[in-house]
Amino acid sequence: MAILLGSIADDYTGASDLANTLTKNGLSTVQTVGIPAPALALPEVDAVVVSLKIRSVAADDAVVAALKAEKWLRDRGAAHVLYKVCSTFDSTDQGNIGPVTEALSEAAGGGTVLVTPAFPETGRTVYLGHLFVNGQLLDESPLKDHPLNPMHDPNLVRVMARQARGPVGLVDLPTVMAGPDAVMARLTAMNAEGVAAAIADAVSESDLETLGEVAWRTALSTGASGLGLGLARAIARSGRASSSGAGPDDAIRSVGGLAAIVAGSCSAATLRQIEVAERSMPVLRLDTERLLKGSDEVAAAIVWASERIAAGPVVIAASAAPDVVSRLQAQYGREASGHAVEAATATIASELVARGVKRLVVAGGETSGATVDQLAIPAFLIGPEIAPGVPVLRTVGNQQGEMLMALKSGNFGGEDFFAAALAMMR
Ligand SMILES: Nc1ncnc2c1ncn2[C@@H]1O[C@H](COP(=O)(O)OP(=O)(O)O)[C@@H](O)[C@H]1O
Ligand SMILES: O=C(O)[C@@H](O)C(=O)COP(=O)(O)O
Repeated sequence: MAILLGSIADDYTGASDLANTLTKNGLSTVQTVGIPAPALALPEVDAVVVSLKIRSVAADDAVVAALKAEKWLRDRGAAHVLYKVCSTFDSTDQGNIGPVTEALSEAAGGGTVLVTPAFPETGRTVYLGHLFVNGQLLDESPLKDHPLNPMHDPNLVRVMARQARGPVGLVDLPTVMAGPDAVMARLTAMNAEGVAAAIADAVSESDLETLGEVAWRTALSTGASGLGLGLARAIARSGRASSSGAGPDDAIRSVGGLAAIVAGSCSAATLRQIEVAERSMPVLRLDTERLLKGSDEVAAAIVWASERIAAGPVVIAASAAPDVVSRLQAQYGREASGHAVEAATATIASELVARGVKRLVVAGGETSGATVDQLAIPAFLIGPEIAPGVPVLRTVGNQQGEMLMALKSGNFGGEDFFAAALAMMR
């Protein structure tokens, strides 16, 4: 398999978001879960997005996993590797965006790495290094309450500088608006000053096209789907993209079976989507307090779902409002409670699949990671978009047989997302 563009995504929903953007902008793309086994049959594609679950692990572990993926992608011809991070820059002062970017840069021969999480289609814009989410500064947006990576500083130059070993610079909007050569000149000047990475402003798709053009001239960049859009369009313009590979229509051939939704995201958008789903389908809200005390909450949820699912889709949600999550975290610890809830939602999802679910929507990045790992799904073909950043996925190479899935980033999707997703998954 020879590819043009490689990507390493720091979580699985982020990977499907990027794969969706690359597909929509002219690159045939496949999403793998980790580095695929040599025997896995994958279509010939322009781009591979390797999904890792490294957003919230120790920085050293994230670096090791990312470097292995980088080598795999380069060995298959990737001229450029995009490290896909969250469009809300989810991370802590201990990492992992800085350490992984610097390690990948060293592996690619150095240089100032272009970094931008801007993704205007989903309301993420960067101006003078400050990240806005739907018009609100990052630290005033719902991301301030994220269960694992609460974001309290909107200045990404500062955020990344706290994580990185080398200095972090800024490519400001006037420079971006002046075009690719101006941006390239700025990066070259910063490189001479020893700047490890530069946050780039972008408020529109035309800014992203400029940044994509520049990134395509280099070996490595770090960003969200917006930068993927820029890169895909630059590659398509160069005439090198093929039109082969599995297309969206093929990816959504009907699979039949039962349908379910499992939610572990506590993001504002997901909380609203669960509320709206309650009007049209049975919804079970897990009692996470009981769950963490070690009661039979998981077994009870499986029984509850088994009694209803033959009649139509069901929703099982751990998701709770920020005050409830904080209380639980104060008692059991942030990581311990997160992992325990992820393990519970993953077990519920896989038990439902064992009972005949073939169409599965999972809400939440870490939640999706735990579920996909438990189901041991090696890869996905990319189907049509349900909402910006969320495609229908068709599983490849898993033991349960072909399934249709959607891995929804917590903050993505309109309020009727769950019904809209199931309407596209037959
Ligand atoms: N009621 C709850 N109390 C504490 N943590 C929870 C609760 N519900 C879900 N979680 C945890 O919150 C985290 C949500 O992260 P994630 O799944 O990545 O969602 P998002 O995509 O919104 O970031 C997961 O670790 C999940 O297990
Ligand atoms: O870039 C994005 O916003 C998404 O692709 C993403 O990574 C979101 O993370 P989760 O909300 O944790 O899924």
